[in-house]
Amino acid sequence: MANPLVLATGIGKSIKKQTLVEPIDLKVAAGEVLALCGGNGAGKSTILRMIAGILQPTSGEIQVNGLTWAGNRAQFARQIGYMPDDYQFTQGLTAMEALSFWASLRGVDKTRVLETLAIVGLEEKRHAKVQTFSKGMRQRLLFAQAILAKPPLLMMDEPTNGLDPYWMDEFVRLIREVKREGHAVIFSTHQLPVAEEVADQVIFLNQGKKCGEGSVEQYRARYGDHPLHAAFREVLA
Ligand SMILES: Nc1ncnc2c1ncn2[C@@H]1O[C@H](COP(=O)(O)OP(=O)(O)OP(=O)(O)O)[C@@H](O)[C@H]1O
Repeated sequence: MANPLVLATGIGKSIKKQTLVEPIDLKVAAGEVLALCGGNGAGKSTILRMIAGILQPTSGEIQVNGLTWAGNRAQFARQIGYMPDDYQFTQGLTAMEALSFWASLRGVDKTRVLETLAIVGLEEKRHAKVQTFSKGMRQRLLFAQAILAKPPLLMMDEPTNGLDPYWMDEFVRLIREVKREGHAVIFSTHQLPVAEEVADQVIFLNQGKKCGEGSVEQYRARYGDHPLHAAFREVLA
């Protein structure tokens, strides 16, 4: 990969004497999708948070578009749209107010706010309070927040959690569109068929260690049908 958009070298995280993630290398090019898979507590969210600049690694270095978090935090943050897995919305805000708040932080105009709400099918619900939303609707709003400023790198923690089959398909379609537009995507998922549909690279993690890596085609050549499910069973056995 000549000039990867994301270049993480030896990033690891320990808290006190506990190793959450052992040093790991990652490279993702523009227009490429990386899926992080693995069981509960494998280290997926920790890796996403480190790359997003939310959690400081205890080892290694991360560059996104040639920038480092330490070098220029504001510019670094502008490269990334991040969808967390556990966001608590402010009580009382409508979808429009929540998204407008994020838009103001990122210098995004109202037209784009409305466009993004339409992309995630929440345009008609824009004046409804987020606290009345279902899990899937909140996920869609968080997805809207992440793509709002069209960042070069889209990072998502379990983005399809709670989505119904229609929105699961839409998610796949939207990621393919984001990819076609030349953005890079990193996401974690337990939904292996989703990773199979959209990912170029899939990394399996177990107890903070990389234990499998390759393209979906490589997994398919090795495992046949439902390759990621088969790989999951093997690498985590
Ligand atoms: N703030 C923290 N302090 C101590 N340990 C933590 C902290 N956050 C996460 N961990 C531990 O780090 C490990 C990796 O957690 P992480 O949330 O990254 O896993 P994950 O792969 O995203 O899991 P899941 O699929 O369950 O969401 C786990 O053992 C977890 O208990």
